[in-house]
Amino acid sequence: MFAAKILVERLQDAGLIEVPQWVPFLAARTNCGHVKEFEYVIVSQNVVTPDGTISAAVQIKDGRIAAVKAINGEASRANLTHAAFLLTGLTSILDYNDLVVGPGLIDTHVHMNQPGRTSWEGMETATSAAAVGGITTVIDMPLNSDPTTTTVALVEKKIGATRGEIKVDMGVWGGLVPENAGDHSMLRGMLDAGALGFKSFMIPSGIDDFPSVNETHIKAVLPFLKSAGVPYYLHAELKPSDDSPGECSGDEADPRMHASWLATRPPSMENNAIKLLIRALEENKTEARPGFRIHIAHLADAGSMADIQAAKEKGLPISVETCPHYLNFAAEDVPEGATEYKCAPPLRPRANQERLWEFVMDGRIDSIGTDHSPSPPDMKHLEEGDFSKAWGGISGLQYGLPGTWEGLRKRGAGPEVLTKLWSTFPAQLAGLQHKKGALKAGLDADIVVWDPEALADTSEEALQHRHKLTPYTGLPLHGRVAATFVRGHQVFSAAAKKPLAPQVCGKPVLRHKL
Ligand SMILES: NC(=O)N[C@H]1NC(=O)NC1=O
Ligand SMILES: [Zn+2]
Ligand SMILES: [Zn+2]
Repeated sequence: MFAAKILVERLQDAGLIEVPQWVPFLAARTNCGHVKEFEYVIVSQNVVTPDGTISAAVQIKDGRIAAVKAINGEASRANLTHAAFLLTGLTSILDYNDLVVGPGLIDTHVHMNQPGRTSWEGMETATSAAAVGGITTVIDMPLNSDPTTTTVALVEKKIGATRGEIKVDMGVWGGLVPENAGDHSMLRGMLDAGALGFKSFMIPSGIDDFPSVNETHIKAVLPFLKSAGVPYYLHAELKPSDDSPGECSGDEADPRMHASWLATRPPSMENNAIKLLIRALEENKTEARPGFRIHIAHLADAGSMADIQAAKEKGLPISVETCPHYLNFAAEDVPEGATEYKCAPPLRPRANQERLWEFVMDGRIDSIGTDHSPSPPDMKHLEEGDFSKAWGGISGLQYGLPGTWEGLRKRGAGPEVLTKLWSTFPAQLAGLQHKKGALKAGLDADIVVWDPEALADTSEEALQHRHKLTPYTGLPLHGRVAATFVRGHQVFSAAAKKPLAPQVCGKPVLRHKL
């Protein structure tokens, strides 16, 4: 074993291998994932800490970050392994040289489709994609599973379904629908069962078992949510009137053109919904416990940012998410019949996209989530290429990091910006900030190691989603994940023979256990 260590060091010194060196020592117990030690160190010149990106040794013990120790001085920077040993006294050291070491990503917007629709996706395939993509926690949306997550028993069922399935940690949002909106003891029970907060739709969701709420429901439930101190996530689109289709009618428009789909979901539908939510917040005078906020899901319309910003400036508890697909794909570029690009709200024109990027760069957009919403390929009706019939949802979970970094890098941002959008804020949103979302002592050792200068593998072969149909295939996106750690378990290592660890190392993240 010692000889192997020397050999690895020699090869590295000679510049023959770039892989991080793993110094193996026998351990009494074995850890889940590739790394068997319970106490070890990750070292790099680019560790993203709450105080900036520095050369540091991250000491990990029993799944938590025991310490983050800065490495100062040229000499120690040249030999990180040695510096890490001097700082920690530990010999189990993963030296990642100049790769970025940051907190794992928290994707608060994932449709896992389990239980009940595992032919669409499923916890095992989704969390495998997350692990490969550097996402260490996923939070499941309450719809697209069958049953939907709208009662105490169904929250318990969802959490029960994670057993033996999840490769990264997973939380659940409870579904807030007309049936339970007035039943505060049910909502309270769902939180006590582990839900991290609630999600509603303001427009038909595409899933009949998950009806949308109206203004009356929203106003009635706000006092409860405020007193509970939990977030309220909303799909914010409003139909112009109750009898309008809100979906592509396909009458005169050519259903093979994305423009036809786009025309049925104008920006005003987002803006009207956002205005309604702001009004509801303004009118409600109940004191809010920390943790409450309205979080606008997947903002596509940059024009709505003025209202959101004004509401924030008034001190209203509101925040906003966008998705990598709105940042990477513009309506004009969607090929005819390419329904893998269909989502709601729809991809909007390029000029709008550039404005969304401005808001990402200046911090007005608080978080990014994938809104991974896959379906079986036949539901995309690709042969006909019919946007009116196709399932609305983009499959992109595995590409959250490169799908964000590519644009950040082009605009001169550093990895700290990615961390804020994908780890710091999402942890706060879900109430996980004392457990996850930063590299600091005491928090879970949820870590992603990635190469900002290398292209991610966007080939179908590397894709872990159940179905391979995604608009990201073959896209040149920088940000290649080298390793992913969930509570200290190395669930993915690009340098390993089988990069994705076969073990199931994830755990449910429950509100009462935070
Ligand atoms: N039901 C569902 O997943 N809907 C999602 N898909 C999409 O494109 N937007 C959504 O809200
Ligand atoms: Zn939505
Ligand atoms: Zn969604």
